[in-house]
Amino acid sequence: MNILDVRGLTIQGTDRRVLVDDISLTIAPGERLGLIGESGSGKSLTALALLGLLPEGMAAAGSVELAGTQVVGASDRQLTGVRGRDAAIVFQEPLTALDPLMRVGRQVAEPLGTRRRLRGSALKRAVVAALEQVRLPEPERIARSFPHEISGGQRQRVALAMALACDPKLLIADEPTTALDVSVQAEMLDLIDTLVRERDMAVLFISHDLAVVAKVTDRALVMKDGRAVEEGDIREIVRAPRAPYTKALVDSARTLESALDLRSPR
Ligand SMILES: Nc1ncnc2c1ncn2[C@@H]1O[C@H](COP(=O)(O)OP(=O)(O)OP(=O)(O)O)[C@@H](O)[C@H]1O
Repeated sequence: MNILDVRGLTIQGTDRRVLVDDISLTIAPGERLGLIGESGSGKSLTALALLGLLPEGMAAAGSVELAGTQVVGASDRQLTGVRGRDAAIVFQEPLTALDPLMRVGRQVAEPLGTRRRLRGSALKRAVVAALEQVRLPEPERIARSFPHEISGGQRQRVALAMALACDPKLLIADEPTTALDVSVQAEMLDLIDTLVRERDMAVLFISHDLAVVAKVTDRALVMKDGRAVEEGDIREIVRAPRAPYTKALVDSARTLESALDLRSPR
């Protein structure tokens, strides 16, 4: 059975404008799917709809089956059961997931305490282990810090630790490296790649950057103006894009790459 089975997902904004139009996709256990498209193409709304997290007033229609639960039209109680356990999300901006007024350790402890029913020193050890897992140095110090006292890259690692805390079957990563300094982007990408591989976790990886998607996924769906324009094996897409929009994406990634190649000898 697929972890995720999306059929005809359509999302309307508060003004009834169709923002995501008839998207279908599936993700099998352990599979990695990339969602590529320019800003405003509907990638983030698609991701939010998978967990029933659309902004107030927006409406989803169609079918989103996540580990057997129908998310479209689900009650809050059903959604609470699905979030974290079946799928967890990492956002572009780590502060979205973090409470600025709460120490990092308490925030990581929350999902661990609820899902794994840990308390006291066992919970403390689990928090430190979760922070170590995302390769954070000095996990005890980080646990005692407030989000603003650590770097952006460290905050994104904390957000990843929280997302992985309940061992979800699917990790949704929405532009997880875009807000980070270029110097830490590659490290974050490697970390996600390693952690999901170790856990055999399925991934929906969202990015406007074809090179990033090609690094971490097997298959990709290309979106433009809320619609799917192409889907297939990521290597095939890069080698022989079919849709004109995908071709333009591949060409611009190549131009950038050759510009960088020209620079590298210096
Ligand atoms: N909260 C909102 N209220 C109204 N319109 C929204 C809201 N969020 C997104 N939209 C609109 O929905 C469309 C799709 O947005 P979405 O954020 O899903 O795109 P995206 O591909 O993820 O782009 P980005 O990479 O910039 O986040 C856009 O036209 C956007 O303006």
